[in-house]
Amino acid sequence: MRIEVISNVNEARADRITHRTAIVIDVLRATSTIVAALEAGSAGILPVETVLEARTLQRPSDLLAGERFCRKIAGFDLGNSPPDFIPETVKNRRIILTTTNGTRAMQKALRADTVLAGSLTNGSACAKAAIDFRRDIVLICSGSHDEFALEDGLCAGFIIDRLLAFASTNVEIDDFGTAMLGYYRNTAGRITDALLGSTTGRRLVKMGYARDIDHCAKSDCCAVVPKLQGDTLVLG
Ligand SMILES: O=C(O)[C@H](CS(=O)(=O)O)OP(=O)(O)O
Ligand SMILES: [Mg+2]
Repeated sequence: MRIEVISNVNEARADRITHRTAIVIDVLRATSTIVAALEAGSAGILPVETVLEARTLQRPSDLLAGERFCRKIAGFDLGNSPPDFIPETVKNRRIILTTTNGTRAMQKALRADTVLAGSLTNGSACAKAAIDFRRDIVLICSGSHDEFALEDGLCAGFIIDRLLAFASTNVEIDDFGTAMLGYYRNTAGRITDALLGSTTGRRLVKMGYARDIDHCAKSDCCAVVPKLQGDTLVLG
């Protein structure tokens, strides 16, 4: 099995994705939000790129969620803060989600055989599920504004660490993946500090979202694995 890591959405060429199991990673905050929403009982998450698409596709029972410049979009029900996705609000509701980076990365991943959403909060469960598809695996770090984001690389390293633990076949890792694995292993135990020190983390704290960082840093706090079925992420 080969494991490759794409450093940001801009690098997500089709030939690096087809015939593989793709794990889309956006620790701050889209994939952490998607995991939280499904754990809270959402019926599914439809990731879309634009605010207009979200509004156009909305059915009466749907919730609209997402951010621009980190803030909730005007008129939407929810922003992109994982702790806000609680059963009282989202249970049995489909959510249409649009965010700056994560939902774009999800669109790029559509060419993969299988698409999963990975975060620190579900890393081990996601690795276990990915292995079961018996394909090469590509980890797509969403990054931020077309550049690499440290928090996504850290999560890629974490998931590779778990893939190595669970795999029963030989595993080959590309150079960027090997670097991220080393970064994760040097950082284990100081995950929250790593997120707080990242560019996105600093931006989110400045804008008042420190509690989101605490949530997103909780490694393996849940076993939910979002999987794309058609155009919607559901429980895998
Ligand atoms: O809402 C977020 O955390 C980010 C916004 S930004 O990168 O800080 O502009 O969006 P995401 O798509 O979750 O990376
Ligand atoms: Mg992000």
